[in-house]
Amino acid sequence: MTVPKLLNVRDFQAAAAQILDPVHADYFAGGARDEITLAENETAFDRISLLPRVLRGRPAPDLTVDLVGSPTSMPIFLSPTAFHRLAHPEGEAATARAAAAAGTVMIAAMASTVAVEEVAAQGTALWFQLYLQPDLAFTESVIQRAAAAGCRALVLTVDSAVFGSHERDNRHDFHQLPDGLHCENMRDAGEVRPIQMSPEFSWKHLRWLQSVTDLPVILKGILHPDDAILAVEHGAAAVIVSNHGGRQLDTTPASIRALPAVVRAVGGRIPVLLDGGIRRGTDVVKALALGATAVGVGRPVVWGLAVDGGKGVSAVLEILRAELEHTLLLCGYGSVRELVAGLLLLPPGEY
Ligand SMILES: Cc1cc2nc3c(=O)[nH]c(=O)nc-3n(C[C@H](O)[C@H](O)[C@H](O)COP(=O)(O)O)c2cc1C
Ligand SMILES: CC(C)CC(=O)C(=O)O
Repeated sequence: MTVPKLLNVRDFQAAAAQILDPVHADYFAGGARDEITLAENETAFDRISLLPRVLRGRPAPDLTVDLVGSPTSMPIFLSPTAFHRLAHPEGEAATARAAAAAGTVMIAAMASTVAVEEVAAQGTALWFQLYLQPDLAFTESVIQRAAAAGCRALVLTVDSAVFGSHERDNRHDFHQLPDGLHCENMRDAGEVRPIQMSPEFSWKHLRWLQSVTDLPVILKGILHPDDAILAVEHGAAAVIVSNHGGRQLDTTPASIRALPAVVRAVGGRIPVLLDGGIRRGTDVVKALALGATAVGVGRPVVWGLAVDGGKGVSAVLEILRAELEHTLLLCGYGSVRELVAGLLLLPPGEY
């Protein structure tokens, strides 16, 4: 059998689909309900055109950014995704090694299949993604674990008052990890607690969270500009414009479409990050030109992991870095920090 060359993120997607157990492939690939938002996250980028500048005499582009206090080699971070040991036996430890090698931030999921201490030991800049649990004392103990392990920020996922409905998983009856895999951050006195969601959480719980930690708290899953304003008013260190990769509420707008209104509402007071549908360096440039400081990748990381463990994740990250640099050169920009909306031709009536 000839092994196809893996030239881009889509090649990794196709290769991962061949390697993964089909049930797990569907878990990683799937979205909520009709998967309208899932598809939109990607196609909305394709409807934005780039209007390059020429003869600008720029040096080789500078890709570095300060990501909420963590200096990174490029404006691309690893969004939190659950259950990496379904993709590769080394799971989140391999992912973290790749993030460290790339010089960027990994957001470890609360639902990791490797404990946060072991993930942190791989030497990457690490943030911890949190689902508030109704048992606040237990939530506090998880935060303390993450902080003690060296996590530099908490990423509170706020788009999940209940679990999203993933019909692919329902068809397969996939509701439990296989034997031997556990959410290692949910261990409590020898038991592994199930992750719970609750519609009862409110802004007052953000205040509570800030009262029990000194770590910056970043809100992930903001789409409405009014919520972005509330986030600033409640002392969030940053917001991540995200629809959870189309896995929570279906028919929400593509993340990139929600971005400009959030950027306007925030008005430069805190960084605005984005994830959802980033598959090419051109997508990164479009998000930054619309005001994002950096973007996260979810599924592409899992595809790299499935294909070749940490090396596969490294390959995906380096492909995106190279595409980003190439795009900046062709657009006439010398730094990711100088990108402006004038570089874009937006589809009429959409933004
Ligand atoms: C398989 C999978 C698991 C995920 N698990 C989490 C999670 O545990 N916590 C969370 O906040 N977001 C989770 N997400 C959402 C991602 O953080 C991110 O928002 C999304 O994947 C970005 O879209 P992309 O996959 O198109 O890059 C998950 C996404 C996927 C695909
Ligand atoms: C454990 C789950 C809640 C992980 C998740 O957020 C997802 O699969 O989208």
